Amino acid sequence: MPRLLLVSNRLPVTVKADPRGVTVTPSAGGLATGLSGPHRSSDGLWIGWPGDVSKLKPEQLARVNQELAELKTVPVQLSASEVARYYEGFSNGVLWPLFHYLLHRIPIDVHDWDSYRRVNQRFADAVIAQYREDDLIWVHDYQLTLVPGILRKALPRAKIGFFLHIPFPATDIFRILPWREEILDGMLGADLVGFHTYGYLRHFAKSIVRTLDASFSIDRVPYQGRTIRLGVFPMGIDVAAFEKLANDEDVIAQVTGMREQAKGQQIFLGVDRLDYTKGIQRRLLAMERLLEREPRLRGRVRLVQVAVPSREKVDAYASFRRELEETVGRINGAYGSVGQTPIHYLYRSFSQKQVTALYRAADVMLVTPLRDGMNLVAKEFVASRTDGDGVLVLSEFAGAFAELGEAITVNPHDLDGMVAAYKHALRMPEEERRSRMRTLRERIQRHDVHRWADSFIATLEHMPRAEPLGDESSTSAEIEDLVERIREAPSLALLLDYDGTLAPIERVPELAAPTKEVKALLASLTHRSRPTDVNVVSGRTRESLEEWLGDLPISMYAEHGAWGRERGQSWVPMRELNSEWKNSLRTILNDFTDRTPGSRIEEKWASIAWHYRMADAEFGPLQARELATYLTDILSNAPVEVIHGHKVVEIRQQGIHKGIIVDRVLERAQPAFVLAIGDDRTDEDMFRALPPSGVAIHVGKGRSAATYRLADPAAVASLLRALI
Ligand SMILES: O=P(O)(O)OC[C@H]1O[C@H](O[C@H]2O[C@H](CO)[C@@H](O)[C@H](O)[C@H]2O)[C@H](O)[C@@H](O)[C@@H]1O
Ligand SMILES: O=c1ccn([C@@H]2O[C@H](COP(=O)(O)OP(=O)(O)O)[C@@H](O)[C@H]2O)c(=O)[nH]1
Ligand SMILES: [Mg+2]
Repeated sequence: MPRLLLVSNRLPVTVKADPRGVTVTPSAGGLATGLSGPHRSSDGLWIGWPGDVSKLKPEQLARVNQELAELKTVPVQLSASEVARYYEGFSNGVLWPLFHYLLHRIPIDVHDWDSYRRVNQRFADAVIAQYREDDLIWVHDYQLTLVPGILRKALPRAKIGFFLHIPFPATDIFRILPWREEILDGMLGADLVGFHTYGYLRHFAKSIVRTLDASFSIDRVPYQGRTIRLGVFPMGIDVAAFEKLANDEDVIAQVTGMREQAKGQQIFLGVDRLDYTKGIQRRLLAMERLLEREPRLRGRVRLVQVAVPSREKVDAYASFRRELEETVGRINGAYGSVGQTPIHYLYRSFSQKQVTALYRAADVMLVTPLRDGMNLVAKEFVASRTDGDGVLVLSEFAGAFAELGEAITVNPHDLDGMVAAYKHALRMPEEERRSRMRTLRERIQRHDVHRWADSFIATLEHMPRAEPLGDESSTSAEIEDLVERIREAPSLALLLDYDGTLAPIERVPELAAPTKEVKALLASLTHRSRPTDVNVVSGRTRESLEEWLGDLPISMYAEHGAWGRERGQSWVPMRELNSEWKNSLRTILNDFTDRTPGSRIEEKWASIAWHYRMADAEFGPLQARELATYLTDILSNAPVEVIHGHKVVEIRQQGIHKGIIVDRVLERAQPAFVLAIGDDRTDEDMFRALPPSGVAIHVGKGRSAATYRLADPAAVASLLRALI
C-alpha cells in the first residue's frame, strides 16, 4: 500500500494546556478511529490543527511537537485570529449553516473568506512539504475545500481524494455563496470526491453544471483535461470497539445504576454536539407536547439529553444554547415535581465508555437532526445494543437514514408526527423491537468504518494517474526561434482567426471590436519589406468584419470561409451556396426557441445556429441534444452538416470550413511560409489543411493539433509585432 497523507482540520489528537500541565489526548470521533488503521499500516502522516498551543512555553511546545512527530502527525499551527476567522467565521459561521440549509444562521456581512483561503493555502503547503512520489493524499471536509485545487497545481500527477462529511446542499442553496466557483473548483482538484449519500453527490454534480459550466455523466466529471470520479461512501463506525465496550463490566454496572435510578420510567436519550442542526429544540417541543396531551405519561418518561459544548464562540451557537436552555427550563417547570424532572439536560462531554453506557441504558434513542451529513450517534447506538433491544427514532434528514430504514423515521418539522413516533416507540412490542434491531445491526456490522476507509482508499489507488495536458504555452526561446525562421522567409502568408486570437472573448460578442493597436498592427504587417499576405479568417458575418476591419489593406473571410473579400476587391461567395434546406428548418428552430427560454436563433448565409448559452444550464443541453438528434435524422439527405458545438447547434452547408481558405491563399499568393493562428475548434480545420511546411499556433489551453501555443491575444500581438 502506498503511503497515506491524511489532511483534516482537526488532528486525531488534541493538545490541551491547563495549569496542571500539557496533555496530548486522542480526539474522539469516527474519523480518528476509522483512519488510524490505514494511517499506521501505510506508515503515513496526518496533517492538521493540534488545537490552541499559543500559550505553551517554548520548552513545552518542543515536547509537544516531538510527541506529535512520534504519532506521525504534522501540526498546522493556527493563530487566534485564524481560528476566529477561518474556523469560526467562515467554516462554521458560513459554510456549516449554508450546507445544512439554515440560511438565517448566516451573518449578513461576511469578512472571512480571505482568511479561509489563506489557511487552506497553509494546509496545502504543509502537504506539499511532506509529499513523496506515489503517496496518496486524502483531504477531509468543508474546512479544506480549496486544498485539492491548490495541490493539483503544485503536484499535477498526485493522487488526491476529497471526502465531504457534511451534506452538499441543493444547487439553489449552494449558489447563494459568493465564492461558489472557487469552492467547486477547489474540490475538483481531487481525482475522487466522496459523499455519504447519493443525494449529496447529485446536488454536487448539478452545482458543477450550473456554476462552472461543466458537465457530468453519472459519476464522472470531465474538467480541465482530467476526469474526476464522484463516489458514495457512507461512513461507518468501529462496531467491534462499541460491542466490546457494551459488554464491559464497568459499563454494565453503570447501566444497572441508571436503570435503577429511573425505576418505573422509560428513558429517551439524545446525544449531540450542541448544534442547531441537530434538531434538539424540536425534539424537546415534541416531548412537551406529548406530556401535555398524555397526562398519564407524566413522571413515566424522562429524556436524557447530552449536549456537548461546541463552537461556543460562534454567535449562532451561543444564541441557540440560550433558546435551548430556556425550553428545558420551561418544560421541567411545567411537568417536573419534587421527585422527578422530565428533561435531564447535560451540557458537557462524556467519554466513549460513558456514552456507550447511556446507549445501553436507553429505551428509545432520539436522533432527530434538521440536517446531518451522516450522524454516527445513530450507528453507535445500534452497535452498542448487543442485547438486541432498543428503539431508534431517526430523522429522514440524516445521512444515516439512507441505510437505517428499519428505524422509526420522523420529519423533525412535523411536531405531531414526532409525538406520534414517540408514542409508537413507547408501545412497540418487544418482538418487533428485536426484529428491527437485528436487521439494523447486521447492516452496520457489514459496513463498518474500516470498510469505509479501505474502499475509499482502494478506489483512489486504482484510479489512473492524472496526466498533465501538455497545454503549457511555448517557451520564449521556442517563440524567438520561430520568429527568426519567419523573418528569414522570402514571403509570408498569415491566416488569423479573429475572436480569441486578435481580440479577447467578450460575453457580449458585439463588444469585441478591435483596438486601435491591433488595427495598426495588421496594417503594418502588410507593409513589411518582404511580401506579406494578411488574412483574417473568422466565423463572424461579412457585416461585422466589414465594419471593424473593412478599411484595412487585408483579405477577410467570413462565416468560416463561406464568403471572402480579398484585398482591394468586394465580397464574393467562396462556394456555390445552396440554402433551400434552410426554409424547412425555420419552423423547427422557432419551435425549440419558444420552448427553451433564453435560447436564440442566429441566421447566417451558409448556416443557421441555435444558441443556448443563456438558457437554463440543465434544460438547455437537454433540448440541444434532442434538437441535434432530430435534425441529423431529418436532414440525412440534405447537403448539410449538423454540428453540436459548445452551447450551440449549428446546421451548416457541407464542405464549408476554415480549411478551404488555406488552399485559396496558397493558390493565390504561393507564399514561402504559411502561419495560421487560432483558439477554437473551427481553427483546427485550418491547421489540418496547412502544407507540411506550414506552422500552426493555438491560443489558450485545451487540446490542439498546433505545434506552438500562446497564452492569449496579447501574446499573439507581441509575436506579430516581432515580425515587422
Ligand atoms: O471539529 P468540530 O468543529 O468540533 O466539529 C466536529 C466534527 O463535526 C462534523 O461532523 C460531520 O462528520 C461526521 C462523520 O462523517 C458526520 O457523521 C456528521 O454528520 C458530520 O456533521 C464535521 O464534519 C467535522 O469536520 C468536525 O470535526
Ligand atoms: O459526550 C459525547 C457525545 C458524543 N460523542 C461522540 O461524538 C460523535 C458525534 O458524531 P456525529 O457524526 O453523530 O455528529 P458530529 O458531531 O460529527 O456532527 C460520536 O462519535 C459520539 O460518540 C462523544 O464522544 N462524547
Ligand atoms: Mg476564435
